[in-house]
Amino acid sequence: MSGIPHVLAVAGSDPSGGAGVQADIKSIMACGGYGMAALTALTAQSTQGVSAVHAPPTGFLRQQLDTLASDVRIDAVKIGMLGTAAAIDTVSAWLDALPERPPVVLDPVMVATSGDRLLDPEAERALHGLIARADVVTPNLPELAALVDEPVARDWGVALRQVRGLAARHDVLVLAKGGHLDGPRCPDALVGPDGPIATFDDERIPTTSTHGTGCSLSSALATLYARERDWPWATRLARAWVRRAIEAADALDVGRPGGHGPLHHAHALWSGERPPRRSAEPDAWWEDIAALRRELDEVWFVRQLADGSLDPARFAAYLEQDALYLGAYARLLERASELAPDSAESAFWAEAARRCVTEELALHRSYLAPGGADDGSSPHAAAPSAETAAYLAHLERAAQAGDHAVLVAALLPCFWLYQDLGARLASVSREGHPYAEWLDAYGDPGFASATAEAIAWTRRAARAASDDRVARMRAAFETSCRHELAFFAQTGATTP
Ligand SMILES: Nc1ncnc2c1ncn2[C@@H]1O[C@H](COP(=O)(O)OP(=O)(O)OP(=O)(O)O)[C@@H](O)[C@H]1O
Ligand SMILES: Cc1ncc(CO)c(N)n1
Repeated sequence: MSGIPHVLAVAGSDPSGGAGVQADIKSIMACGGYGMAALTALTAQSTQGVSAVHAPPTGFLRQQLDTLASDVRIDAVKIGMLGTAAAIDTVSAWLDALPERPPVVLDPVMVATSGDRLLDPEAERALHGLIARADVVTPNLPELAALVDEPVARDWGVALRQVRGLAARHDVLVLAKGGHLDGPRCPDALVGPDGPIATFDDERIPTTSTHGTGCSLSSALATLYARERDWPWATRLARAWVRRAIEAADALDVGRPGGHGPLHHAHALWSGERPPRRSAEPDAWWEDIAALRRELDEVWFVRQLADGSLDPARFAAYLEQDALYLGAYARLLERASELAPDSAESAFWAEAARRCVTEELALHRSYLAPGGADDGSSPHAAAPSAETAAYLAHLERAAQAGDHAVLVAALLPCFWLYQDLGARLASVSREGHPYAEWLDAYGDPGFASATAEAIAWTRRAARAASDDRVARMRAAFETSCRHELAFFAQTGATTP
């Protein structure tokens, strides 16, 4: 599918706008899709609860679906409140009659956040027939319990077992949601018949504004799957988007106290972000350079550095080049600080530049001139190698283009690859290790938190960037990663 996905919600109406098709359309739009809705039921509902439900005849539901499908390409379907067994059977029959079935996300709505029932008890059995036609099912814990005919899971381990049973029974993916757990965490897991394929664990957001979280999440998931064609990534993007809509929810101030307010569906859009995209996530760039990271681990220099067998002369040759590199890198961090869009980010890159000189460069000098006075003079006379010069030229070009987003993406691998290496080498025995100080510097929790922050600023820039700009960011990131690899490899290639 190219272009804007057409996403159909088959669900009930919530006039308060927090759940049902109102939430679906808002979520689909915020996630980059064109939203459509066929109504299964009307509710009289507010943030305080549901006072009545009115269902049109199922023949009319079928007519809505047929009329739509005869005209519009449907790239994904989200199914929410169905209300009765007859409506469930109608939707199943319609799906079976389609020449080609689009991806289907089924949110098996049984009970509203307020506790009101939204599905006839006798219809629960009929739901199994529809689950078997879905690609992903997104029950909350009480719905999951009803579907597997067991008590509601009170701990996550039990929930995961129940979910796996449901996934295996119908050969579908099930997204287990921890919204109804007690305690400070809010885990979710995407589980197939063979077990979890993606797990998520975040802090619970302290708010009562959770009306329609399930509707919003499942619509976001359908839309993002239509765009990305990858369930774990679509889930990840949808969750991240929903979480931020929950965080911003209280600002909407909808409804009297004591109820459950809606999420802020437009929050990310109004903050200047584009709809969620895998391509705009630094974690995706990192995932995509997995082969390069494996190659880096195999570099002879890195292996000998890790086990301490590295010839000190070779280490010194590396440090000389790295000291040259870091001097220039610190100036480029300052440039990122100048270009940053606000003072909080500007302060971060300025501090990173300072630490690059006072900590990293100082460490290099202490190795190169042990006991020598640190008078700021360069302890080395080396000229930049071809590898050092090429890496710096790449970074300088990014700086000269004056595009903040591309520059920070280019600067990121120098944090991330070292932090990752440092964290993985943290367990190496330091006893008599000649390079213990070097290993400690990059395994340090302070360096890890600086790296996390550098990733977060880069992510913020990417989420707001156009597709073209994201592509330039990603290319700059990957090129820097290749230069990092060449930089480590250079010392092993020549005799010092
Ligand atoms: N307080 C919270 N903090 C963070 N995440 C939450 C919170 N409440 C719900 N979520 C998340 O929202 C999503 C929906 O989960 P939940 O279990 O609430 O679904 P639901 O009960 O079907 O929703 P609803 O009936 O309100 O539409 C999940 O990703 C869940 O982890
Ligand atoms: C119409 C409708 N669908 C779903 C839910 C579940 O939150 C709700 N409260 N209302």
